[in-house]
Amino acid sequence: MVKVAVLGAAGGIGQPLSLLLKTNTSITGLGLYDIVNTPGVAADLSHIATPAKVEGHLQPDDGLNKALTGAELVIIPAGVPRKPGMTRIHAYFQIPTYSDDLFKINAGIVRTLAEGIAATCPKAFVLVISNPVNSTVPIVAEVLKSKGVFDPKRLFGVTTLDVVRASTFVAELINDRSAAPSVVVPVVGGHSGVTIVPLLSQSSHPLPSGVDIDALVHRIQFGGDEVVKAKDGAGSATLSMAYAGYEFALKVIKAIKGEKGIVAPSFVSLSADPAGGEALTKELGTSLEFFSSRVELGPEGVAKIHPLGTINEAEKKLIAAAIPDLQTNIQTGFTFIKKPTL
Ligand SMILES: NC(=O)c1ccc[n+]([C@@H]2O[C@H](COP(=O)([O-])OP(=O)(O)OC[C@H]3O[C@@H](n4cnc5c(N)ncnc54)[C@H](O)[C@@H]3O)[C@@H](O)[C@H]2O)c1
Ligand SMILES: O=C(O)C[C@H](O)C(=O)O
Repeated sequence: MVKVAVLGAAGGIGQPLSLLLKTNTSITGLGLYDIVNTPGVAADLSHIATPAKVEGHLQPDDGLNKALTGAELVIIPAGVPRKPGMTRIHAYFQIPTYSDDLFKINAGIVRTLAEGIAATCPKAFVLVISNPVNSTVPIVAEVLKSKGVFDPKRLFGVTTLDVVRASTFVAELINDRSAAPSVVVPVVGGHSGVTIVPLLSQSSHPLPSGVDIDALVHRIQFGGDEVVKAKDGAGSATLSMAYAGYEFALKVIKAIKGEKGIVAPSFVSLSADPAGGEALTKELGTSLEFFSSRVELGPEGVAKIHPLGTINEAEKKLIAAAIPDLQTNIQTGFTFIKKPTL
């Protein structure tokens, strides 16, 4: 029995993600929550001949609590996507006032949803998609801590889209699109601009000589911009994100059901690691409270956070460039909870 709750289920990501979840026969319940349209989305999905019982709930009438009741996995794609011309920094970080920006909206949404999780399903595995992930994950952590139910092993920032993009772009460059699903490139750091650090030297498929590595790194770091620009005002990545979110959710479900050897990058609290992320911290040369690294998943969630391993000089520079933004983004999340009215 696995019940998955999707919060923001009527949105651009929420709908295709819920569809993919509904196709999975090991999922027995889907609790869909949004402030609009979930009854329609749920009625539509409920006609698909797979086992999951689909419920659609809205905000009034205790909808969040109903969607979350009994959920083992909660996926959060609720929130506002960015618009053309905005970097994630401009969209989400108008420090120090937070005024009229997307950060404040999404931070508030995520805080409310985290309060619901703490009250209704505090032991659920929580997968945060809402941007800016580098700050929304610390926000969820702080809310859960304030309610005394934070288990760092169960909280994940979903950075899988960066990994999916890296696989796709590498497959294109090696001129073998059929290899895309098997190309593995660890992407570490966080989920915005320079905090996205692809470790191409560790690619499962070596790149041909002559490939412009800097251009490839840039494309992976700013892949979201390609979609925002092409959608021209109609939002950001939704379909590829639904695919990526589903891929990560499946890994978590398999791990909690006992499948061994599942490793995937995710933005997690270093305190989730049995050794407190000591090896990773040593490599980074500074202590960060959250970082996306390859995470080994087990029945309780994070079983181990892998260090970066061998990386080249260019990648060391990329890591060094990511650290200041990561520190700021994480602190912004913490500050939002301490001083929400700044
Ligand atoms: N982590 C990633 O890699 C990644 C990738 C793409 C998009 N995103 C982010 O995901 C978020 C959603 O993107 P989208 O394109 O689906 O946006 P969208 O606007 O299409 O959908 C968001 C949904 O959230 C709902 N919502 C708003 N307030 C809510 C609340 N208080 N409770 C529940 N639901 C609420 C809206 O009604 C809407 O249906 C954005 O923040 C976007 O930046 C993250
Ligand atoms: O770029 C965005 O704002 C959405 C998402 O984070 C992405 O990587 O596509």
